[in-house]
Amino acid sequence: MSTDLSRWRLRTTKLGAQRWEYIASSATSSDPQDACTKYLLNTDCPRPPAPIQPKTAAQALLNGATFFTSIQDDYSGTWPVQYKGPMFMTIGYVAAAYFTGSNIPEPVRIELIRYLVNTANPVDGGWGLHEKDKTTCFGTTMNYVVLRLLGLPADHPVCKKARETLMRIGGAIGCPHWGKIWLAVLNLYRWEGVNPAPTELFVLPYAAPIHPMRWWVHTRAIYLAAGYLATAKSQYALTPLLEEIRQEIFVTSFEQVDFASNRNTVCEIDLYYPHSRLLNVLNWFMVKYEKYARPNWLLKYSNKRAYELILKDMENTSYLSIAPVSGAFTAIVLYLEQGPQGKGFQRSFDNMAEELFMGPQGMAVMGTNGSQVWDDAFAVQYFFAAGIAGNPIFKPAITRAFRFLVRSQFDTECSPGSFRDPRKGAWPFSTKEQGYTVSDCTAESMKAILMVINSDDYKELRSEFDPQRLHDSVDVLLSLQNVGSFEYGSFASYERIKATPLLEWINPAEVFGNIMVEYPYVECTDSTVLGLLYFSRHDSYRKDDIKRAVDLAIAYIARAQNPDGSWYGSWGICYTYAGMFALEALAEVGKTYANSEVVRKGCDFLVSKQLPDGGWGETMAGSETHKYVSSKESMVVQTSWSVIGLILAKYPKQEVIKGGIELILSRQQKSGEWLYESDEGVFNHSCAIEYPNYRFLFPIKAIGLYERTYALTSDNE
Ligand SMILES: CC(C)=CCC[C@@H](C)[C@H]1CC[C@@]2(C)C3=C(CC[C@]12C)[C@@]1(C)CC[C@H](O)C(C)(C)[C@@H]1CC3
Repeated sequence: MSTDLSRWRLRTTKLGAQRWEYIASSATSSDPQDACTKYLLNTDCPRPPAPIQPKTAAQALLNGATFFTSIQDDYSGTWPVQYKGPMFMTIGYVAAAYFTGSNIPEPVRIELIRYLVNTANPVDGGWGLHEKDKTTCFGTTMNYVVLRLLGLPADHPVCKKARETLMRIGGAIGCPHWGKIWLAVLNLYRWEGVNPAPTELFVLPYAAPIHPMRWWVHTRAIYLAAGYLATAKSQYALTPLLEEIRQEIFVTSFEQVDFASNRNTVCEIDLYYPHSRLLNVLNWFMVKYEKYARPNWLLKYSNKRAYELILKDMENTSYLSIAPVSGAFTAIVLYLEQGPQGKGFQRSFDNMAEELFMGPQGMAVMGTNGSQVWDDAFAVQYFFAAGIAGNPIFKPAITRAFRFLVRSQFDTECSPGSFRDPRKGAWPFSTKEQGYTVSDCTAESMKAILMVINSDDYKELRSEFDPQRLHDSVDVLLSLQNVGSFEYGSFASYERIKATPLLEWINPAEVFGNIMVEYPYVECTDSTVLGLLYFSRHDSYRKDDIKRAVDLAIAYIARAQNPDGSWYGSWGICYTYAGMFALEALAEVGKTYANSEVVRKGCDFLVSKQLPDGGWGETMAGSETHKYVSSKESMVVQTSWSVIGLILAKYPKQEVIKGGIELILSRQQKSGEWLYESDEGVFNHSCAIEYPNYRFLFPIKAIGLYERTYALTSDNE
């Protein structure tokens, strides 16, 4: 079952929002599919042989860059991609639609099913936490329920196979907290079997060290809306379909399940972050409190407070929410509060369409509403780093990307009382409308814009951006540095660290580690150093503050290095990613292989991992186990990361670097493109996520730097 791929169109806005539309067959000739869409669907993307047969690295670079610019979405100036991997997002969209009686368009329904059918484990028919994961209870239960709600019959072979596996691993009772919440909301589980998520936490004074508004922004947003539902014990009315599903997902009949005594049951395959004793004790008390002591007025009062905070978050994120999990819970809360005609509810549900993305395997709900700003900031910078930004054939694409970044800078503050820090001047990861500052996205965007407006090749664009606007960016970046008692000098992801990591003791999610508070991230720290230093070369604003911040950050980067010379990467897989960023930041302050012990160790570590084929490759197992795990064969993206780090660190042995470059060139297709090889990204140590633009961005930078450093044109065939 599939739709006609030639009828899909990707509609974008100037602010980078992406929506897929299925047009009438009669409209296809007057509204042809563009190259970007064809590439994304892997249909008949025009792949003419590249203009030049690459004999040299310089020519390979031009071919790669030509292909990459040909798949830009010209209208928005972004490179849309199916930012997929996590397998626990689709349940949100489908459950929200079911709960609120909202329509899922037929082509979307078909393609959501097709994606799940295509990603089911070929052996046991289940799904994991992410697309390539082993089968887990969470993944299998959620996606089984999705398929059933989307109309696949229980006796369909895909459902049958998944159900058999689910039974073998103990049934839906082993779902982690979020899974239990989704099931309970759908009336497939009883609330007494779900650990509490009390909204009373949100009425505590902010001074309380465990106040949720001190938590990591994602966990806060998820528990704000999911907490509302858990506190109100909201549940959809039983339907005949739900009655059927109830009987399909447990090893006994639904009536025989002892929910109350299985609150803490988590399938052992799923369990990544077990409860602390403290959390179990707190949960025990909370259950008693909810049952016997919670006054009804307090329940109403704290949920009212939660709703107020949700409304503020909706205002700050143009009704998108920070990411799909919180977005789906939020849409249900808005429906309960406002009813089906509620404008807020309708807007939030409608916006979930921005998270749906088509690809060759079908439609996935992505990790966020895209990676637009992040990818554009890299694209602009790396064309400069590679020395090809001034080439007239690339100028239109770089100009469009620059303009997108200019449009995407925050120019308003969040609604007062939403516990959000100043954001004016900062940039998000995906779109301006999503509204959340990210430290490294701000720094990388700032650097990209400065490169353009300081380039003689782009003189005509100077008037489009007043560099004064970067003063706000610098203010935000400086305010993000952790200078309190936690992790001195480092930068975290969205905010500075606002509460102790001891809060991890009450992490209720079971499948993710390090989600309760912000943590120091070496990559975020590196990017911020790069952005701030680049800025202070062009502008004297807060020069001393920047100098101090950079010194502290550099000291943090050195401290964060492991004894073997590596750095653990939290957002890319894994040590090669963090190594590249750290070495670049250190190089930026003049630390190289020749003069710095830290850099020397960092390089030697990377070099020790080079594979016989000349490149590098790492797998997700490294992110999970915190040990370097090499893939058998090298991969283009990790090879590029290592090569970039080594070149910038001025690693003395050119043959090592040349080996990496040759690997990258050998994987380039005739068209100039590089193909998908493996997951590039990760989050919370356990979930892999794809960054499809990385296989263009980093090779372009690596080859370009190589060319510029060694100034070879014909020697490196
Ligand atoms: C476990 C939870 C809360 C699941 C929801 C998924 C989100 C938390 C993930 C999906 C994409 C994600 C990995 C992302 C990030 C944070 C967590 C996200 C949003 C950030 C912004 C953190 C900072 C990083 O340097 C970088 C910019 C690369 C990433 C981008 C994607």
